[in-house]
Amino acid sequence: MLTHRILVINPGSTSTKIGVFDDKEVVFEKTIRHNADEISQYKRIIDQYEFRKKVILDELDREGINISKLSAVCGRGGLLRPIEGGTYQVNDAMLEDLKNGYNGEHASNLGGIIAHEIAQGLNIGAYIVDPVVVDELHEIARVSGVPEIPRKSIFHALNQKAVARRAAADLELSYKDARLIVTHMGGGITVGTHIGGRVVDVNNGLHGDGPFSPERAGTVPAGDLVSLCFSGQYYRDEVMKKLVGQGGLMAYLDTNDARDVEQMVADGDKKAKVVFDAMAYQIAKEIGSMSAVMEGKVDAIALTGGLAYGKAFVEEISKHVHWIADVLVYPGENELEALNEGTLRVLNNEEIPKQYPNFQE
Ligand SMILES: Nc1ncnc2c1ncn2[C@@H]1O[C@H](COP(=O)(O)OP(=O)(O)OP(=O)(O)O)[C@@H](O)[C@H]1O
Ligand SMILES: CCCC(=O)O
Repeated sequence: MLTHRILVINPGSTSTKIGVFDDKEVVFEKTIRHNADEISQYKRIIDQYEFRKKVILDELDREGINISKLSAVCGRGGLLRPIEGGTYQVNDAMLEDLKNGYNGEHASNLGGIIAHEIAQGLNIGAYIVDPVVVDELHEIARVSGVPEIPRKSIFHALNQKAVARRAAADLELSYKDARLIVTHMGGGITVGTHIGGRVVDVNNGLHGDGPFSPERAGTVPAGDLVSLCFSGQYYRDEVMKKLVGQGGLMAYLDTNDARDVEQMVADGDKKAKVVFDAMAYQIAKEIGSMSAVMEGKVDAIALTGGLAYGKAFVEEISKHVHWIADVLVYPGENELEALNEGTLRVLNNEEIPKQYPNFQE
């Protein structure tokens, strides 16, 4: 069978991860770090796209990778309008929303744009796979209690779906037949309920919902938050920072690195122990609530993301939830592989690429 060479691009806030794959085999993988000076000269994240594209092309050139041999380019999708999961062809409507930051600024907004820019010159397809706005929520899961503030689906869809497929395969089930609770534990934390190949409930990992995380506050007591907002002590941006960026471990322990916290605990720091255990406790509670969504019929709980490397942390969560179902652990994230696999499914005609709707029509 014909080999497909695919370039995948995952832009993060301080790095751009790239990979080149021949079918499923990785040929080249690199995390290109961007120092603060390089990034800070751009007012908006979106203004970085020329710079990041050049850095990627220079890196491929240095490696002797001839881009004219590529079959497709795929980028991590960003804060688009809510859409169902899958592989999407980059089209004009999507580019418009990515450039305007329809749902906000996020480094992943650059993925589809850079993929398009590179692919266009080569006359090949550009794709995104499972962006953070994948929205497959049950109608009932959208109801928050305040009609003006519906619950939103913003989560680590790419890694959640990839890990769910992997867990299903390990259980010898198809993804569509498996009932899984997938917990991504990175800088942000999201707990998703996967039923019938769809994520029917999940906490919004970006904007203050669910467990607290290394740098996000998660759900906080709403009344007290309102009082804080109107105390006259803080600007809007300062409160937002408390929720996203400076919340969670950062706020309590002044680090977002769980390995530092493990060391503090090992050194006998009592506050660090309480905070670290509380993060595990909140994750376990969220998993418990998702098991209720599933009426207790759960094939497995999958733990993934950087925090899943921490043995003691995983044990602390498992202690609370192992009675629900087996706990499977997939540390780290495989986002480059997931982007590649989503693109391959399309190139191998196993899946028809989805079209991002033109919401203006
Ligand atoms: N070996 C390890 N043991 C314990 N914790 C670890 C280990 N490696 C990474 N972590 C922790 O995982 C967290 C980061 O996870 P990850 O790299 O998945 O996040 P990210 O990619 O920056 O953010 P996100 O996953 O939300 O997009 C950090 O708190 C880090 O300290
Ligand atoms: C929750 C969406 C992905 C992220 O953490 O940035």
